[in-house]
Amino acid sequence: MSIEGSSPKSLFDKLWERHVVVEETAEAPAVLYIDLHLIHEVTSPQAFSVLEGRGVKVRRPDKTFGTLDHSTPTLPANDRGELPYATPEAKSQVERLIENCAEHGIELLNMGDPRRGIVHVIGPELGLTQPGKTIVCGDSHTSTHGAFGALAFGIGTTEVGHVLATQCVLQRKPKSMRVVFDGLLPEGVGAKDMALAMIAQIGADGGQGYAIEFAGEAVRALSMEARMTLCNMSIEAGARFGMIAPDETTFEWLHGRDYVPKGLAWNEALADWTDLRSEIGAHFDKEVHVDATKIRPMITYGVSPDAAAPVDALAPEPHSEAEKHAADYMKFNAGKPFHDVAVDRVFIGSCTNSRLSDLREAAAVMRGRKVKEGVVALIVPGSEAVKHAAEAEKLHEVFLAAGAEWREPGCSMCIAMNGDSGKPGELVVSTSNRNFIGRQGKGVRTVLASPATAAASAIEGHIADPRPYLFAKESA
Ligand SMILES: CC(C)[C@H](C(=O)O)[C@@H](O)C(=O)O
Ligand code: SF4
Repeated sequence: MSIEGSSPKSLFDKLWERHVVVEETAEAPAVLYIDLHLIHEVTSPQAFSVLEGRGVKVRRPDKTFGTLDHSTPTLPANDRGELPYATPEAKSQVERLIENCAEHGIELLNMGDPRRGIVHVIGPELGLTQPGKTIVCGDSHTSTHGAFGALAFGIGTTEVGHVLATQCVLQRKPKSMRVVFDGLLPEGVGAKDMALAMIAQIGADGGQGYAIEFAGEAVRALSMEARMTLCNMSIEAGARFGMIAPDETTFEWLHGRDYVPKGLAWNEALADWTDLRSEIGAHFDKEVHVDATKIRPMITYGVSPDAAAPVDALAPEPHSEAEKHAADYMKFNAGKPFHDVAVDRVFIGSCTNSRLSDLREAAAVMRGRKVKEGVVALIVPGSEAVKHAAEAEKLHEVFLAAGAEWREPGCSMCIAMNGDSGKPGELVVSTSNRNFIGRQGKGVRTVLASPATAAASAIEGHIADPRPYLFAKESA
């Protein structure tokens, strides 16, 4: 055993140690204390039912925070104020979360609340997400919050119940991996491209069993919103945890947000957060290097996020049975440029890419241009606050003038639980994070891409490289 302080610690070690209530043994996982429990309408109803069945109250309503996102319509209410829920189930999920939060004294961003939005967008936006916190949610993209130097991970519905009842979770410490992006990104390439390039390199299970820390020059240079995009996709490499050490970018972004400490408490928090970084010589079970200077705008061509390639490449020859099956489903012709693939629909949104910077990126491509005839383009801001900020900049006018649809915030076509979906056989270029078969509607073929690539594809009506648009000073 090492004497305390003698061996250099990683960010992950520090976050873990700060929250262990009971150490892990061969027989039992560690008990971790949870600082923030985010809940949404899909994975919480059953957990609340279990609590009710046992007559248990929520242990720390003040550390629990709810929002409505997955099943909520993105079209406005009708004249009678009724929201167009896709199904009775969707409506009932929403109603149950409203009831459960009221019953247990949990703050909820209800429909109509100007702060409501996708759980992984609103946490950071409100400053609930902070460096050094343990954050859980019954949702696999909880790693998004790791962008702030938090220990954030998705849990299952049973665990949601445990956390509601005890404010703790049982967890075995995963192995640690550092993914270092060497050098700086070329112009016109962003965090979504980094994420897809990394997943293509290590595989959709390459991070399984690991907590990833993203590091390197290209990561340091990313904006806070871009860091969230990168950490969001950790789970698509199989890693439940993804994190970035907080720095000036983080602190500046957080300063003044609703739930962030103010005054003297802010100075104290800063002093504490500054220590949250991996020390020189800290041990990682695995280290991966990605050459950031070589990354190009990326798209996926298969039905798993690691089937990703540069947008200006040729569709590859399928080899394994799984690849052949994916190629059949996607109907890409091996050896042909991705540019040849016609697009039916474009979705710009989701907890991966629905923040203001993402919408600005899409607007930069669409400004003064038209969505190709026959293509449906859906633009769904991640939160009411993003929507408001985008409208203040008149981005919605850019989208509407281009012929795109400007919707109400929510998960929308990322998972198609709210009725927003593609039609069988359609090809959708989507800024979301999963291209699984049927995720965006039965028979829908999903191509994952950045907001710029999705916007360029909407304009051209086929998979398109965004760089000519991003580099052009004036629209054509
Ligand atoms: C509905 C929810 C459980 C799910 C998740 O865990 O991630 C969803 O958000 C998704 O993106 O697939
Ligand atoms: S936007 Fe998509 S990935 Fe994110 S929480 Fe919603 S359904 Fe899950």
